[in-house]
Amino acid sequence: MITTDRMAAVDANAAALGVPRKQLMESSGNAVAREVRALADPGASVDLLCGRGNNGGDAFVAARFLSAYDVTVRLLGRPESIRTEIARENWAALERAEIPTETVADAADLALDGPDVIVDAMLGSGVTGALREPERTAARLANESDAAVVAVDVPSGIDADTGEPAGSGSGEPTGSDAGSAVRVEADRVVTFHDEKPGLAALDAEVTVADIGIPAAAERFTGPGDLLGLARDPDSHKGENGEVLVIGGGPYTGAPSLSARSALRTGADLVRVACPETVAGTVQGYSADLIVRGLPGDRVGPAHVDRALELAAGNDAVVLGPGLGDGESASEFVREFLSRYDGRAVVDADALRVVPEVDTGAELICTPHQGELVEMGGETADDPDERAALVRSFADEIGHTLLVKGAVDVASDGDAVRLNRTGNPGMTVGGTGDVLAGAVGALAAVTDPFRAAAVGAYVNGLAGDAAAEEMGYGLVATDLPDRLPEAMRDE
Ligand SMILES: NC(=O)C1=CN([C@@H]2O[C@H](COP(=O)(O)OP(=O)(O)OC[C@H]3O[C@@H](n4cnc5c(N)ncnc54)[C@H](O)[C@@H]3O)[C@@H](O)[C@H]2O)[C@H](O)CC1
Ligand SMILES: [K+]
Repeated sequence: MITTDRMAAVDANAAALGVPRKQLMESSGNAVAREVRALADPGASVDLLCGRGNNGGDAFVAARFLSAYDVTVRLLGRPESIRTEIARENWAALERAEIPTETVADAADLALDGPDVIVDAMLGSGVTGALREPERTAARLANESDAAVVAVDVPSGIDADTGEPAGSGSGEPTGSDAGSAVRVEADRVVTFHDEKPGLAALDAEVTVADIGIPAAAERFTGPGDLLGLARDPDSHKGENGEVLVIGGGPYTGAPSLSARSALRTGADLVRVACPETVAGTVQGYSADLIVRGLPGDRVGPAHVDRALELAAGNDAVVLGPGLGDGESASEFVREFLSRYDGRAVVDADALRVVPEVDTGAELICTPHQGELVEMGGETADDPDERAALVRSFADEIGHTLLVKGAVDVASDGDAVRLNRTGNPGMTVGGTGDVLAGAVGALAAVTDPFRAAAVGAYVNGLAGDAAAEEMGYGLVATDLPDRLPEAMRDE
């Protein structure tokens, strides 16, 4: 089962692995043609109703695989309105191959001459809102015809994630008479790569076609995992996340690295709660940080109320960098987590307490393999075995785990995602603090599992960029300023 958002990410990851979208379109179109051949004998008439996006593009390809049939490709719009290069190229190939095509500018011009099969390739995952003209009239004509209707990817007008008519639920009028949202009632659906959540509810026969997307496109993080995280152009200060780092004491660099990394990953405001004896040093690292001193030279149980008060004003907490492993720090972590119910990244010395604390918080624990074992988890050399062990331990503790290594493993106890970015130069001290800050900024704007996977991905990219310039002599402070480039999703 895959959602449309995740499908778009996997599609982009496939392209990054070297399987371009045009190749996927070719496979999709071929799968649609196979379905038509299973439905109708050679010589049957096939009308392909095509939209201006890649859903239509799939049918332009399918028409090429149906040379034994009497096909007519009907584009609902002008050829120059075809949205993507790969669809335009496939349309041009039809015209050069003299495969019968027709362009329909106005719904009134659309007349189906009783085809045996209709291929519904008007809209797929790109539908937004209730069907507009000419798709609306075309859908009605398809539903009124006696033809067998084969929908490409998802029946036009249906939201693939919900199975509901697109646009319903948004409160907008869905049809001339209320509630009569127009959508294609397909006999068959050929969907790509994996089942879509909304298709099971339809009374159509669904075929899931493998279109050659490698499993690695889902298993490993890639550029597609960044899609949709880009900043909303008209957002205001604070809407892109506010993060509180709780750390420092024996160390001052760690909380500063985490805080700077959170800012560079996109957080609008980052505060650092640290012992007041080191507050000046932490503030000295960067004017961009808002430092809140806690009395004394170590974070301890006496600071829990203040820390909870500060945490309440933030979207995510990063707990642990530079706290030290003293008893007072452990007492603080135990007490804080037992009362905190927000979202927190737990790293370094704070990790060992997690399995013994009953917390209402959503945690993202970022141990390396040694810390994982200290927490009670297990590790293995074989990547698949290691992934399975991380997944079951995440399920056992009820939190998201990001286990760092040459290949990082992220899991929320259900899904697992591996990250291959990064390099051995990143074994230098402090890169874990940078990672914790990046995950904290992401946890402020997306779900914990995605924050963990994407955090590992961009931290590794930043480390690779640093190694590009300075080899394995890179240091942790080289990473934060390379995170913005790593976060760009184009
Ligand atoms: N993701 C993959 O791995 C693959 C996907 N393929 C196919 O691509 C479509 C999605 O294509 P996309 O271009 O994103 O959008 P659509 O073609 O579905 O539709 C966009 C198109 O439709 C117009 N439009 C949007 N909403 C409406 C509406 N309510 N009424 C009328 N018109 C509407 C919009 O203006 C655009 O022109 C996916 O479903 C697959 O079929 C790949 O080819 C295979 C791999
Ligand atoms: K469709």
